[in-house]
Amino acid sequence: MCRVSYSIERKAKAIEIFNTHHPLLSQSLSDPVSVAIMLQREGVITGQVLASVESASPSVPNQREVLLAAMREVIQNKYSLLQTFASVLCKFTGNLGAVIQRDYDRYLNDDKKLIKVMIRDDDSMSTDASSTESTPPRVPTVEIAIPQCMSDEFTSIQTSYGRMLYNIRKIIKKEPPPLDDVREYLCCCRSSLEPKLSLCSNITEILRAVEKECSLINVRLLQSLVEEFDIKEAEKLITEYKGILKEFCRTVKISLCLNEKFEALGGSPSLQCETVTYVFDWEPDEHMLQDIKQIISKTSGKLVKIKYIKKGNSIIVTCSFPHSLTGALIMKLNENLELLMKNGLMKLTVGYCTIWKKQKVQEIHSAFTTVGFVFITNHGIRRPLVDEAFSVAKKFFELPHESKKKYSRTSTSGNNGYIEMEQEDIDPTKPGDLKEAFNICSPTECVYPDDEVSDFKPVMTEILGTSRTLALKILEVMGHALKLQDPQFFVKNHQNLSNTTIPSYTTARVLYYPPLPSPAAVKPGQLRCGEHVDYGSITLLFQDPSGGLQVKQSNGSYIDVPYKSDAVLVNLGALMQNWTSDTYIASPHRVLNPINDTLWNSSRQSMAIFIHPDNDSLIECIDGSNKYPPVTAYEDSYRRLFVTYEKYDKTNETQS
Ligand SMILES: O=C(O)CCC(=O)C(=O)O
Ligand SMILES: [Fe+2]
Repeated sequence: MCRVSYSIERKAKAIEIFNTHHPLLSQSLSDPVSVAIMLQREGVITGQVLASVESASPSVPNQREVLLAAMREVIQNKYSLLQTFASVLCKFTGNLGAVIQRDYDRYLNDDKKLIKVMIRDDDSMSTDASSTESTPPRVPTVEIAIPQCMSDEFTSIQTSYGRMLYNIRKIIKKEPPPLDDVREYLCCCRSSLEPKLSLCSNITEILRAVEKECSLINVRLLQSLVEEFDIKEAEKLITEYKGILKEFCRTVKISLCLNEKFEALGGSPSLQCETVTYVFDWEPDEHMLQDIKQIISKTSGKLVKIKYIKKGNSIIVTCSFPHSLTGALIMKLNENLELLMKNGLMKLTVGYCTIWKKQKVQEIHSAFTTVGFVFITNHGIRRPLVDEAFSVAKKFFELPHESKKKYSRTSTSGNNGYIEMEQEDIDPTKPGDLKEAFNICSPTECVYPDDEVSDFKPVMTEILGTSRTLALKILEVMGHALKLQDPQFFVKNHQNLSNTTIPSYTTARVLYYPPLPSPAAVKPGQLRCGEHVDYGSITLLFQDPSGGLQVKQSNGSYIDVPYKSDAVLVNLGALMQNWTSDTYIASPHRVLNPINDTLWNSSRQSMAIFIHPDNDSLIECIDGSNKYPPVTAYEDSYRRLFVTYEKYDKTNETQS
């Protein structure tokens, strides 16, 4: 048959299936908006169609009709999307989706890709990838859903797999356990199978559903079934197969597995929301299939199944998991992120969300050598924690002036405490900044406002802890990026980040820029935060969406720094610029007063974590030059801070 008419026929069949189920869909499709949202995320319908479904509200029947009309058009263009539609429906209305899926499998699932497994009377096997017509009539052929293979290694494991499935079917069919018991057991093991199983009317159909849940390298469900129903002969076959499989995984290099399908063919393609993708920085010739199996099973809590492995710039492992386990899977992966990272993880996505992505060393290097500022995403600091920090800080800053003054930073408080409005000359050429701040430099010496804001200390302690961990990672990346002989050089000079008893100027600072009554209240040249460079090695900066931060470029002009809720802004301090002999740049920056009327009367918040080396670290130019004379980190920071607070410390001393 020519390809065109073949495809027309299949389209017609898909529409026929869709039409058959249309009456029921238009009566009982529940929650059409949620279905449409998922279809849009899966790339089946456009945002425009989604909007038209949503705006057909409030009437659910109208929403259904708009969605179904759009789906008919989609299927007319690409019939295979009927299958995706069915899979999405399964997440909302199990049976409707399962019935469409069954019809799709029956009439449209392309089993031409299957290899046939021939069973001779003596049960010895051979495989034949060509059509059955060439098979001599006396040799019985059984169709077992195993994928077509390319390499010899895969032919052999697939044949063993097919043989095991075939023989287990034979054994179970001879003396099938009660159908209802099997069904109930399987539903308990895998609730997502319930709609499919309810459509199975005999043991053969149930076994097919179980086989679809298995793959060349994962026969867990079948094994638990035969163990539960104590089918000894079948258990023996599975044990035998697992022995062969173990040896196979131990010896086969990943390079031989690329693009092979591990899952039994005939299963519907997983939706994106049920797909997890791992990208590893591995050479396919240097790792075995076993390495992938082990790391994935260990870090996912056995919740995922490997579908296929591909090679891009790195190794990409695509796995599937039941949508209902998304939350559990994300938690498990987060728990094991460190282990994955140690094993060369470059990127990890679950469904529509990126759990982690290694920002390229080169990207960070080029930002630090040019603008000195870089946004880092997937940094491991939860945004809700940042928001909590902003919220406790705001509670503090909104206290009456007299309460806040009890916690003032003084020349003897070790850079801890409250700094009031106009009491910091960060740009000594301009009037004091229109901001308030609270510094925590030494967590043990700092006096916290426990009586007024009880959660201030715990929240700030937590965020300082996670920031230290992130800072250590950035310092390590910088060591690599600068190609230092010892890439851990900066990390080793920042032991205060892992051991808080080691003295340093590392400081967590919450900043509050109060509402400003009117432009008239501001002195000439006075800003929320005057132009300055930070002092230490690196700063992690978190902002709210108010805006106002600007960075000065090398040509003297300023650029606005946008707000990115999921990113940490990292910039370099003067000490780091000197340390790297100006390879890395500490750019001047400032915070402008509100630029439009609506913002003029509102506050702004930010939080800066200033990272400093250990006090006794000797800062000498890393290129061996004497561009900046050696100085201890303590001396360097002390001098800079002295200038900033000199005037106010003096006034306060004379007042007291
Ligand atoms: O508030 C901001 O966004 C910037 C604050 C800042 O640069 C600083 O405190 O060093
Ligand atoms: Fe700054």
